[in-house]
Amino acid sequence: MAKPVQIEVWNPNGKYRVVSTKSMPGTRWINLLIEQDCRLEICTEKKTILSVEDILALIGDRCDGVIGQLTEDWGETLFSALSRAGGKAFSNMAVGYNNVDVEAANKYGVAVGNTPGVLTETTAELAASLSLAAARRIVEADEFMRAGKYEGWLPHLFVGNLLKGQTVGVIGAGRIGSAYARMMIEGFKMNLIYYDLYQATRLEKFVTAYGQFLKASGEQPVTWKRAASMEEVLREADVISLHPILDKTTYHLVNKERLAMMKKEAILVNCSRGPVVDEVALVEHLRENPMFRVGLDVFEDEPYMKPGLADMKNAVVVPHIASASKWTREGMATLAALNVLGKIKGYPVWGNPNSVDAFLNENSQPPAACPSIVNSKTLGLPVSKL
Ligand SMILES: NC(=O)C1=CN([C@@H]2O[C@H](COP(=O)(O)OP(=O)(O)OC[C@H]3O[C@@H](n4cnc5c(N)ncnc54)[C@H](O)[C@@H]3O)[C@@H](O)[C@H]2O)C=CC1
Ligand SMILES: O=C(O)C(=O)CO
Repeated sequence: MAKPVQIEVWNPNGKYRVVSTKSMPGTRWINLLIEQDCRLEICTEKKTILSVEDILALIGDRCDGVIGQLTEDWGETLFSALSRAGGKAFSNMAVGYNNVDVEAANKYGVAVGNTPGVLTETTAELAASLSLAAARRIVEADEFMRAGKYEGWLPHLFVGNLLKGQTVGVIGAGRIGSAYARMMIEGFKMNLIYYDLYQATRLEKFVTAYGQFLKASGEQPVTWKRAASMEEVLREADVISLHPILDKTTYHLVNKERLAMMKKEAILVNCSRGPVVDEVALVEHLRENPMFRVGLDVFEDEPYMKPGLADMKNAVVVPHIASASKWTREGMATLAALNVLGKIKGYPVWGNPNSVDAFLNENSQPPAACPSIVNSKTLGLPVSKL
């Protein structure tokens, strides 16, 4: 028997029962749901990560849809319970959905939503911040200052890497990887090498045009190269940022052998998912190569770090905050709520999940569509003609 969990209720007499496993930023998402006849129950339990049992208790006997979090294990148990409770909609408040067993959702006919686009720039900015923090040793220098160790300017004090003219490597040049690449190329005049299963045509065009602009101004043009293998990126780049999805093809993509291929003074940034990097091998590599640096937003055993990582001066670590800007987090909440609402209302699926701005405009009603449903084809859901 599942234990009861604490909730806060909005619009108690609403026709449709929607559960959010967490409180989320902003109020627009709440208003959009209650204006459309939803009774909204927000879990207010203090614990950070809810267990499957907690979520079963939240779903209860009747539930039309759930907004959940990337820390939760959405598999067979939860989708079968949601289906038994009459639910047909679930949305992660995240673009990544490696915590969701989409096949299980398909089996029970549950639509799975995610929140692409609204976090692209925010996440890329954090990857750029980690790249700079690692290159210029900002965290080490900050700790040094606060410890009262600064006695005056010195020629060798916290010497780091100049990015201008170096090569930035991107593995997974999708929405976020491409946005990060543009920031590093335009901001620091870096050359690009990338690896993806697909050609990043728009990114290539951007670098070509920017290179021509620099050349016309009498400056060294930037260049791009699509690598034939990931290893090529690892060997050639000075700063490498990881932005693929996490699936079985990207698990431990960066392992002991591949770390050994990287330049001794390279910088590795991970704002994708922790298991993309073999963190035990990474700690060993950091220990043996003090000039190699990393910037990590995500960890293999989140929220924990592998033993030894916290002691590494050449690692900058932050707690999975890459999408944490106010605009983005409020937008993620809106998209997740609209995915669930849209499915409950029988709306079609938005035609282009890469372009969700229409849902984020606070001054107008959102389109009558689900912004992004990852299993829409399998479930045969209609596509919006708007
Ligand atoms: N740290 C954080 O807070 C955040 C993390 N993320 C993570 O970033 C990921 C990417 O997000 P988006 O850029 O929006 O997704 P996207 O789908 O636009 O980009 C992912 C790219 O990875 C490529 N890819 C897939 N398998 C690959 C492989 N084996 N080798 C090389 N490339 C491969 C895809 O072709 C695609 O271009 C999400 O799935 C999520 O896990 C996203 C947002 C915030
Ligand atoms: O959206 C995601 O995938 C995240 O990791 C949180 O922003």
